[in-house]
Amino acid sequence: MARTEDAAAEVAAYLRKHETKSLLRFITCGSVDDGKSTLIGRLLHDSKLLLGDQLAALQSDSLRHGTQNGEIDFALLVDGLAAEREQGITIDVAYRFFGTDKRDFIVADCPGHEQYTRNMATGASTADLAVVLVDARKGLLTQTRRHSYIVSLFGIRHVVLAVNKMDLVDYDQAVFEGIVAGYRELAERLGITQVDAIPLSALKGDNVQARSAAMPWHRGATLLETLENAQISPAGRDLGLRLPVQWVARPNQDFRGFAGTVAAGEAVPGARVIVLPSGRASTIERIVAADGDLARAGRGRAVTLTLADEIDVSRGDVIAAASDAPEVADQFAAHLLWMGDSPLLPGRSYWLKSGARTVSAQVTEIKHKVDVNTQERLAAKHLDLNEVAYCNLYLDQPIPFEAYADNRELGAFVLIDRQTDATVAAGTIDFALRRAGNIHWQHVDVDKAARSRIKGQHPYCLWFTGLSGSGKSTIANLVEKRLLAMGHHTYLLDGDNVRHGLNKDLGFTDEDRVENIRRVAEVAKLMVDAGLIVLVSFISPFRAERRMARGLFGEGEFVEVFVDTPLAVAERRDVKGLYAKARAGLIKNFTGIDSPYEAPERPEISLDTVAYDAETLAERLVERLLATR
Ligand SMILES: Nc1ncnc2c1ncn2[C@@H]1O[C@H](COP(=O)(O)OS(=O)(=O)O)[C@@H](OP(=O)(O)O)[C@H]1O
Ligand SMILES: Nc1ncnc2c1ncn2[C@@H]1O[C@H](COP(=O)(O)OP(=O)(O)O)[C@@H](O)[C@H]1O
Repeated sequence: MARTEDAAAEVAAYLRKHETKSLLRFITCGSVDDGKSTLIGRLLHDSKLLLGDQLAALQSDSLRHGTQNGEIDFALLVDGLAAEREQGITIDVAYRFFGTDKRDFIVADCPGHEQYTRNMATGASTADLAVVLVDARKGLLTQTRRHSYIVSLFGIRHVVLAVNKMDLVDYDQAVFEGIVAGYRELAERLGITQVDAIPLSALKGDNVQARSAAMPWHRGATLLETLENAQISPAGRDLGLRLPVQWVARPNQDFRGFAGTVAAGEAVPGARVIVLPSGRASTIERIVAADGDLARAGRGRAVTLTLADEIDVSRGDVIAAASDAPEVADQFAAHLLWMGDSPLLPGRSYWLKSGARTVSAQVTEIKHKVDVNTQERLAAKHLDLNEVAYCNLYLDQPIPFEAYADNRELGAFVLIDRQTDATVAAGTIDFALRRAGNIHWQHVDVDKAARSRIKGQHPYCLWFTGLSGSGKSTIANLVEKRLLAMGHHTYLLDGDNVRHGLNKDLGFTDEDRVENIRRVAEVAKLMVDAGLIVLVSFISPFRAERRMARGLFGEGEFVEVFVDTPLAVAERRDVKGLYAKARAGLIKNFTGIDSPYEAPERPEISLDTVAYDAETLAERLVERLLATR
């Protein structure tokens, strides 16, 4: 532990000393066993910044565990650091720091396994270039193509193609040239404008820092020279100030400051700013930093601003130059990298996090997905793990944004699963869809309250969910009859019926069911707005969509009724003979058989159809409804 803390202090001291040097951020990507750990270890070693005691430890470890006959095993260095993280030590080993006399480097090391695509997206979004590692014996692999695609998706235009393990192909120039030719073709299709190809052996040290005597035919630079001389990508278009507010600092009554890191442009006291999305204007009063007030603060600087006016600013807002502010919109075209274990389903609601702001979002349309091997555009109804696509997104409220090409901070977002809280996608905004600004709510004079009053009732939605044959339709039908007999105005929306009309274009795949429920929920909402008591009787197998439906209604207006019938019972009833067909394989995606049913966790009402008959359940349900409203 002490060793790591010393090391951290040493790194920090080094970085302070070298503050004047330029800093290149890059990522390394490659498949498992391409030799990435060895290469990074070698870079750290050859750049002489490997901290003294780590080197000693490495030497003795290599003798004990190394696979390299007593030579230093650089893979042990990187893997050793990873082991330290597992022990809960705080150094962020995903990012490594090293430097030469010319330049400092931060390398994001992205593991090659597919499940680490998530880390890659994060690493790529802040990198100036990517080192793509290829094993000379294997050539370009699917992983190489996938990683290169992600690299280009996250705006990297400069790739260093490191063809490793040249020692294992007898330093053969033809092997190298063949791989490079293939890669250049790929790069061109991906819009990667610069490719520097280097034949090397990370293990032997050929062309990493020292030129290789074994490959005199390579006239280009070594890897380290290439990294030292690479141009650092500009921050995109020249932009005015953007400060995404991370938190509002209120230490006492007299001070209210807005803290965050300058994402673009420059903050200067006296400058006119507007706060987005509200659009309220003010002037920067002070720039407060840890070591006193600043006269200006540029990109990357963490500061706290105070404004001249008492205006509303919250976490997630963006303080921007009044003369050049980002747009605000709620519909976007964006590239998406899906990282969820369960598929992306259009219409399903996810959290979208952009900077410090979190809003609710749906993918309204997958325009196309991309085959990462061929760059071919394919039609898609859903996205599986690691697929990439171009999509339209709809947010429940407008956010300030910028095209990713112009500003990585305000153009990037992630999607988060609302149930599991897992990050399921990384995205980059392309542009706003104008439709958002063009559709306005039509103001109407007759409203829900007026419509309900004339019907003498409080409208609401009774949402029945359960397996096919559980008894939804039977019970909903009995309940509607009772309510009608009591003088209520009702309407029953039944899955079987709605699927003959409004939803006749939909089948039973997961994505079609999501759309089925989205539409019926919207219809139910309109009917409640019309003042009706609406009974919805759909299997509605997914929690996410039932939650979405609930979100459309006001407090107390959504009553979830779980028609709780075990599969075995529903199957025994088999009113329509569908279970028999499903078991015989004649119907695909049948709920409970080969398509999931996610039972409600906290329904307002649960009906046990095994213990009670339909009449009893309907009667009790109506009693409950009358008692609670
Ligand atoms: N594959 C498959 N899975 C489930 N159900 C199937 C399927 N194919 C046809 N059916 C019939 O369609 C009715 C269910 O439609 P829903 O609109 O309620 O389904 S869902 O909410 O979209 O899941 C359902 O009606 P109920 O039995 O009234 O529930 C079935 O009769
Ligand atoms: N306790 C009960 N509640 C509801 N239905 C029941 C019950 N016991 C038996 N059934 C029978 O089960 C079948 C349920 O079918 P249905 O109402 O169409 O289900 P769903 O709409 O959920 O597919 C009907 O034939 C109904 O008579």
